[in-house]
Amino acid sequence: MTLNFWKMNGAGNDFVMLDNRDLALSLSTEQIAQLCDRHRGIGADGLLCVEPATEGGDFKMRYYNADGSEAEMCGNGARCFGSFVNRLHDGKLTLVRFETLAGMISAEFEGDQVRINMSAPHGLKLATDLPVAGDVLTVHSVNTGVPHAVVFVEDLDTVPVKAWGAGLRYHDAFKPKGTNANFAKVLAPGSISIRTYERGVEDETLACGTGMVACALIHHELTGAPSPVTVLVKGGDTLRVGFTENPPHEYTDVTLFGPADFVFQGTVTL
Ligand SMILES: N[C@H](CCC[C@H](N)C(=O)O)C(=O)O
Repeated sequence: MTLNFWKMNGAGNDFVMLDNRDLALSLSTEQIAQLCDRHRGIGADGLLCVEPATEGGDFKMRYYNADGSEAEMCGNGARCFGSFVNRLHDGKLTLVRFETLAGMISAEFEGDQVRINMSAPHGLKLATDLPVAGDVLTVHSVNTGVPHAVVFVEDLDTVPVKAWGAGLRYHDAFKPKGTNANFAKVLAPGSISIRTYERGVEDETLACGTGMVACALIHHELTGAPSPVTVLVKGGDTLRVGFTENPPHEYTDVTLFGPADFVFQGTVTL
């Protein structure tokens, strides 16, 4: 089987993009993992497929992590998905709505920047002390399309991201599906920096869109910082998270604004 693909990245979170509007492709978990393998394949944090809509959107977005597991949503991937679909339509789209397992998402375009309207966050829980890798961490959590644990720290450079990240990823508190793990530092009111250990990548990534949203909302919960919150990620990009809180502790109009870059196009034979 020969596949035409694009390689894209959203703030350093990188993806293989496939056009499967004709549903001719049916890749196994192993094949997806092979394509994402950084030594034996193209290399990516995840893979996104464009499929025909079935629930009133313009398209359906399928997202798979590097280990081949399907996830409900991917914030950086959604920006890339929107740009990819726009490229498939010669750049003529101004807004595209797409179905995900987390609900309907929409993308609007401003140059090479994309604004994603996220699904409604749920399951917000603040300040639980949990034993993690021999330490006790104060952990917040929220589902922003996928589950996220958030820990605020004083120094991001010395955080044991792999040890604490894996400890939270598989923690009993987040069973059975597990969680992504984010470590955040307040730079100033309304400005944070984060590092993320991603479920399904099983490692730190250069950025995590749903993680940025989770950290921004919890920063607002803890400090009252108004919308938008800016988020500096490991890869060096700064993105913006917008939201409306109404009623208290419930969020609508949640948006993520940032880059979506095409890197190269290719064919691969499996
Ligand atoms: N690894 C995540 C999905 C991708 C999230 C991340 N890449 C983003 O940009 O939101 C999970 O399995 O929950």
